[in-house]
Amino acid sequence: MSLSMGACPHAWQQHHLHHRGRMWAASPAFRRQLFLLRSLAPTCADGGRASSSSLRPHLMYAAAGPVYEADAEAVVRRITPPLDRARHKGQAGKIAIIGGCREYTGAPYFAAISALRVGADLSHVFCTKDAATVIKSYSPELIVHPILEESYSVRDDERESVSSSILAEVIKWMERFDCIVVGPGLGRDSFLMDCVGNIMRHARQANIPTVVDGDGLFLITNNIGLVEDNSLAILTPNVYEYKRLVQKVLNCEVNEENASEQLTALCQKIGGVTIMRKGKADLISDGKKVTQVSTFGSPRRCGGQGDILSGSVAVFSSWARHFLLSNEQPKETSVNPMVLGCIAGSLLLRKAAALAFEKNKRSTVTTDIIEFLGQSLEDICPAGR
Ligand SMILES: NC(=O)C1=CN([C@@H]2O[C@H](COP(=O)(O)OP(=O)(O)OC[C@H]3O[C@@H](n4cnc5c(N)ncnc54)[C@H](OP(=O)(O)O)[C@@H]3O)[C@@H](O)[C@H]2O)[C@@H](O)CC1
Ligand SMILES: Nc1ncnc2c1ncn2[C@@H]1O[C@H](COP(=O)(O)OP(=O)(O)OP(=O)(O)O)[C@@H](O)[C@H]1O
Ligand SMILES: [Mg+2]
Repeated sequence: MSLSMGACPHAWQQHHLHHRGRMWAASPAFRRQLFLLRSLAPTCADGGRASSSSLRPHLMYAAAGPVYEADAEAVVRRITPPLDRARHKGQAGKIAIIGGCREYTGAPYFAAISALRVGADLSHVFCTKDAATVIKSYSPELIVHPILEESYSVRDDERESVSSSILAEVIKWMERFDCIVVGPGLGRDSFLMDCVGNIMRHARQANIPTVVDGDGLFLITNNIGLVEDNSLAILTPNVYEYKRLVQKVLNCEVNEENASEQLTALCQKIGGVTIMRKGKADLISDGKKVTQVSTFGSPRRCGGQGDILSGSVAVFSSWARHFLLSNEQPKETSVNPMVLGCIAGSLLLRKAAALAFEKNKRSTVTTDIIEFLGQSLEDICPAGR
């Protein structure tokens, strides 16, 4: 299902938005709630929790540029579609993960199952043949396409034809997706990277929003043209991935004291993309302003939490896009659905991580966090509302 501007293809949009959205769009609270941001005073950059001197470096960098704390719960409430009996399968979202190779099968699984647990109807994984059986065995819920190939399995003289048939296979499905996530557990094989670059180019031509994470960020850091000027691209770098992006695009080192200006400059230099810089607080920008989500999650830093985030952001940004396309926005507001998706994904992951840690303490792993995605969303936005 692809989106056409002005069309309202979803039953949930019609019910939800026509009954509530129109009044809402006209109300003075619209700007307050859709901007959903409040300016942070330098002394409360972490939501007022910082009192110890060990937190001062964070306060300093937040103080160096304007950073807005998102009213993330309000964002989640607004963009999450109500459950409606009139809806049919697919209307709450169809997501695809491009990732999964010999080494990494967990990452694409975490991203794909998180998309389902947040509320998408269908979640696909496009991975290598080696990874496919393993990923299928984790969950019968996922639709797994064993189509990608790594260099070791392709002869030199076959490369062109294999590359074309991989692209043709993905193209068959592409138009149906509301969002794709490129990179969780993709690996860095050169042939695979070339094929995925072609898939990204096609997604862009088809106007499919694209979250770029993990090894997808390795790919685009070396081929920045793949996301340049693409307002439907979201990059979700962790600390190392961000460092590599800054070095490559801005030709300098990460500067913590100037974090918000540097993030803004990075978005502007790439042009139009939304970046969520993950860390103690998630900093989100589309080059216009910088928003943060600093709700405390968990002190456990087990691998895979970024994968939950990328799958969740894919769903929320699709929901935000549908929501905004179906609402008349006052001219003076320009809300970026990609930014709203990042804000919502960040909050949900952090809330789920907090609940999982409360239960499992030091033994908390990513699977435990995924189990709490549902409760976290229910706490903010009850299914029966
Ligand atoms: N269960 C699974 O299947 C999972 C699979 N995953 C998948 O793995 C793939 C790679 O993702 P990634 O996040 O591990 O890769 P990347 O950011 O390169 O860091 C790798 C390590 O290198 C190091 N390091 C790197 N740069 C550094 C620097 N400048 N300065 C210092 N150290 C630096 C650092 O380790 P350290 O040196 O601290 O031991 C860092 O931890 C990707 O496809 C992803 O999706 C994950 O999602 C997790 C769950
Ligand atoms: N120091 C921290 N304190 C609190 N939360 C953090 C911290 N570092 C990261 N996070 C949160 O954990 C989530 C995942 O970020 P992380 O940096 O672990 O991603 P990642 O390295 O890509 O993960 P993955 O292992 O899935 O690849 C983000 O929501 C981020 O905000
Ligand atoms: Mg990652």
